[in-house]
Amino acid sequence: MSKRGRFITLEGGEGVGKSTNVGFVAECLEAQGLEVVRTREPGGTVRGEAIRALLLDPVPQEPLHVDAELLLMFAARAQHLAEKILPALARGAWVVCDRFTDATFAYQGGGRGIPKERIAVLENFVQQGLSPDLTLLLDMPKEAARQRLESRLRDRHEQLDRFEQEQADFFQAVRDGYLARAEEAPERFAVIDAQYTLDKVQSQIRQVLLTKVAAWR
Ligand SMILES: Nc1ncnc2c1ncn2[C@@H]1O[C@H](COP(=O)(O)OP(=O)(O)OP(=O)(O)O)[C@@H](O)[C@H]1O
Ligand SMILES: Cc1cn([C@H]2C[C@H](O)[C@@H](COP(=O)(O)O)O2)c(=O)[nH]c1=O
Repeated sequence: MSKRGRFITLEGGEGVGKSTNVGFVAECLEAQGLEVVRTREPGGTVRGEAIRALLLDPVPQEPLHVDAELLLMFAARAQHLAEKILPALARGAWVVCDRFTDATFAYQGGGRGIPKERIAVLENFVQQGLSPDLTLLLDMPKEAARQRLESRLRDRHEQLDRFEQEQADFFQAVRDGYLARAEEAPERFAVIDAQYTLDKVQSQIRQVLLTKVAAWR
């Protein structure tokens, strides 16, 4: 029987550099001869991307209830797992995903205040024991991350989405939520200091990946 692939997630607040580094992680793994599937949450499938559009809509017709927001995140995740993540892992591919369930604990838990026990019920229901093998948490002060985000939005002529419109205390709670998750599972998390130049950030990431790939082979 062929070996199951590995599941790697990138996490962190808005603008810390996750999307930039998903590509870098994929390239590092491909250079090791591995098949890599790159994806993101919410999204990653046609139905998941439709749910993402609902969740991120910057001008919603009516407020989205926090429980509805939570359930939509897991609805997109259920589809993503069934259609993309689990089949890829089963055939031996490595999956590199921009955000996963740690984001739910940080945003819906830390940011929105939903008790983590309620989130854990859905996590167990949808994931049935699956969790990432490695989570790269890109961490930096929220003010500097916000500057990066705003400069990207300016360059690309994009507007703030529904989450990006939140206030500073929401983003602090998200950051605290992520750091608490990392403390609870230090064997799975690698916390990357994301405030440095891209070269320095990527050299931290490369080091973690090389160590993990060697250990897993
Ligand atoms: N280490 C870095 N130093 C300086 N700029 C960076 C660094 N990493 C990424 N950037 C830039 O910061 C901006 C935000 O990066 P990116 O879009 O990858 O963040 P993100 O975490 O995916 O954001 P979001 O959560 O909003 O999707 C981009 O313009 C990117 O080019
Ligand atoms: C998976 C997941 C995501 N979110 C939020 C976090 C971001 O604001 C958006 C996704 O957009 P980005 O381009 O990746 O920044 O969705 C969330 O609140 N909960 C989740 O589980």
